[in-house]
Amino acid sequence: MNIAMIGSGYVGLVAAACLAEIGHNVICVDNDARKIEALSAGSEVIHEEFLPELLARHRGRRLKFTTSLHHAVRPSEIVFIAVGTPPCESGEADVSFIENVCRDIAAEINGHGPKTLVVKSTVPAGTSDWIRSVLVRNGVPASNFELASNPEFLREGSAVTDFLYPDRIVIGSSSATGTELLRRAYLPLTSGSYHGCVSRVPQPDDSCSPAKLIVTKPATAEMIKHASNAFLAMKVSFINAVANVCEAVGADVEELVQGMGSDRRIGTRFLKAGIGYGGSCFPKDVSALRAVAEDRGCDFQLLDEVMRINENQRKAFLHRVRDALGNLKGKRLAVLGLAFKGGTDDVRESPAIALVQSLLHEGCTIQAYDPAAMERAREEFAPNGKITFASSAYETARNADALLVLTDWEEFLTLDFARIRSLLRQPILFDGRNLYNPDRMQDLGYFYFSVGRREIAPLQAKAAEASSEDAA
Ligand SMILES: NC(=O)c1ccc[n+]([C@@H]2O[C@H](COP(=O)([O-])OP(=O)(O)OC[C@H]3O[C@@H](n4cnc5c(N)ncnc54)[C@H](O)[C@@H]3O)[C@@H](O)[C@H]2O)c1
Ligand SMILES: O=c1ccn([C@@H]2O[C@H](COP(=O)(O)OP(=O)(O)O[C@H]3O[C@H](CO)[C@@H](O)[C@H](O)[C@H]3O)[C@@H](O)[C@H]2O)c(=O)[nH]1
Repeated sequence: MNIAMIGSGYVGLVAAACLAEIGHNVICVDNDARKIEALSAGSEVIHEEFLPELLARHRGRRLKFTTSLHHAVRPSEIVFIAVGTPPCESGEADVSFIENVCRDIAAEINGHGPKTLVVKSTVPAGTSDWIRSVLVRNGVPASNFELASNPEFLREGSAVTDFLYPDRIVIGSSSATGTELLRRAYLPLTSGSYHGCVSRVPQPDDSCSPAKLIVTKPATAEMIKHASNAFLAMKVSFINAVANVCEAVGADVEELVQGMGSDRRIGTRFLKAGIGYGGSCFPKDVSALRAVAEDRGCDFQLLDEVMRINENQRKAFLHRVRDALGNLKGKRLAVLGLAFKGGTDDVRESPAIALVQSLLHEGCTIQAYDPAAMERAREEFAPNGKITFASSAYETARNADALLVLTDWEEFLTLDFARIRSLLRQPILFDGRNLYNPDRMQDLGYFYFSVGRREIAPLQAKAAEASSEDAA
């Protein structure tokens, strides 16, 4: 099939590369000429596992890049829209990028055969109907196009495998033709016949069965996306609130999750306590759903609480650092991780960036390292010499008063913490992602602070404390 993908960001680019991988001819459009130039030249524009391999395999063959909507839309049967829907100040989703695209598409579709427009961007319920009216207002007869909603559920960091091996594919459409076209487009994934160069990464509780196809009304499809993200964000806030109680009563949140998650109705996934959720999706989608509910007069204060807990989680971590170090002014801190999660270079709404901003504000100097996000992170900070970027995790630790781990990068799991201890001025480790085993950190001589678990002091420090208590 011939497909156009409008918007070549984290979603559009991954979706386009994967659609090419399952056999379609895809033309990717973006109005950012530098991005298109870089993509055409084979440069990496985002950090995402398996994406370079797919791009190298299909670029110039089944996958092409252009800034011209005209060239992409005219030969395509399906036109996906994957532009951003950032939050407005009110919390509502800003759908103006979609409106602009629809106006541009309107100029292209009359007289060039039937087109199916598919909204992949995350949008509030009711947006499909509004898009239809935008197109009609811009001179496209309703009989000239089909419209469908096809929300995307990929996660950054595992976007390619999430796309190729999804749990479900949701199609929201009121037209049989549009539904049938999308059903055919996704057939390799729903039939399990895709056996390309990217293999499935097994997950706990994974049935390994092909993607389930869910066909429904557009408004339901749009709600499925918002409700899924809000539910996942709620799980994260729930476990963070539980973690705080664990600390207060001397329980261990990691062991609790094993106990609680062994109930198959609950499961252990998305119950990792830490410094709160971030990224370009959860924060904006929770507030967008909240705004939809409020607009329709529906009580959904639960979502306010999800957001409040998330905000407080970050503040609580900052308090912990302040309490343990006594005073932050003039402290030199090493920070590992700036991306909003491991596996990506994306720093949008990153809790790590927000924490670093607060620490700088309190008068710390920061030495930071992230395996992929330093270039994007640099743009978030005014160049004032208070933050520097190191070339490795070990370089970050040199002469620092404490080390803070703020992103769950896999490579942070295997660092040599004996070496890091020898580089730090003081062996103090704040683990904002519960990556390490407290007993191991105690053996290595660290003062170790994590989330929802006991605080650890090195064995020698404990022994000294006990003997001074005995002497008293
Ligand atoms: N990032 C994710 O993990 C993820 C996952 C699922 C769904 N989503 C949703 O997908 C949508 C896109 O998210 P993203 O993270 O890919 O955003 P992004 O900002 O990375 O990419 C959007 C792209 O659209 C381009 N664009 C904007 N206006 C355009 C126009 N008129 N013509 C052509 N290109 C245009 C931008 O230049 C940009 O490259 C959002 O609605 C988001 O909520 C994102
Ligand atoms: O147990 C957990 C799981 C996640 N997080 C945090 O939650 C945020 C979001 O993580 P994740 O969901 O893995 O990444 P995203 O790429 O933002 O993906 C979410 O948002 C996308 C955009 O809508 C959806 O497509 C995905 O299904 C949805 O998981 C990150 O800051 C994580 O660190 C936790 O703190 N604890």
